[in-house]
Amino acid sequence: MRKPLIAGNWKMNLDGAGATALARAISDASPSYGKIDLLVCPPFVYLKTVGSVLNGGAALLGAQNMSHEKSGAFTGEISASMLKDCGATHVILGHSERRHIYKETDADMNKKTLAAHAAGLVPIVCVGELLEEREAGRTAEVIRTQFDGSLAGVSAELMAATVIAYEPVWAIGTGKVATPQQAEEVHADLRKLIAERYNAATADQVRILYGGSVKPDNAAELLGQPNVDGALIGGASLKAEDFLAIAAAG
Ligand SMILES: O=C[C@H](O)COP(=O)(O)O
Repeated sequence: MRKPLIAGNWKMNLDGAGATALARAISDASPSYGKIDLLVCPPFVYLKTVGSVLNGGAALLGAQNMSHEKSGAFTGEISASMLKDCGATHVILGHSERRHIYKETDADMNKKTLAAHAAGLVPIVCVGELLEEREAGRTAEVIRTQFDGSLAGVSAELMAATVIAYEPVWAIGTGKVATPQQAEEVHADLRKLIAERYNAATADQVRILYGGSVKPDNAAELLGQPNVDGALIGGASLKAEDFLAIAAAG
């Protein structure tokens, strides 16, 4: 039985006071959500502050990106060990904003995924198709290519601990949510792919999150799909009330 994971990606939002207040509101409420894992992913500079508010409580701490390099002359980059040092347990990798704005590739994702696992961080590997790819009937092909490229060389044991986030690019920040059937179709195909590449037991353990315009009013139906194991939430994770309402639907 997979435990649902409800993750908030705060992206490049909030200031120190806002991050602290949001973390406090989530932390105060989170003991009531013991049947799910809650995760918040603030900007790098607020990791320690948010972590100290969460204080090892019911919400976990994650980052939004990392370098695959261990250390050295990489100006502006952050390593996996630095994230761990700040208390992070998870890291989002390959978000479509990284792929499309910063031109990160599946090969980059692969290096980062392997580096995250080597450091003991749980990678949340994002995949998702563009609208034109969906309209051309290429969704499954695009997702499978991203999966294979991003996860090459990951052992079955580490695959079981990896989180996949399916985020159709056309649904991110647009208010155009995938229907529960569209989400379930891709999630089921991803689980089938994991069984093909690894085995059924591994596929059964991997948590596959849906992301893209998840809100309190659409969360229950999405999270009710058999292969949807949680959500990666952008905009709605910036309001404690909305984030917690989505968590309650999980
Ligand atoms: O990482 C989160 C996704 O990009 C979804 O963002 P959104 O909930 O604002 O559509």
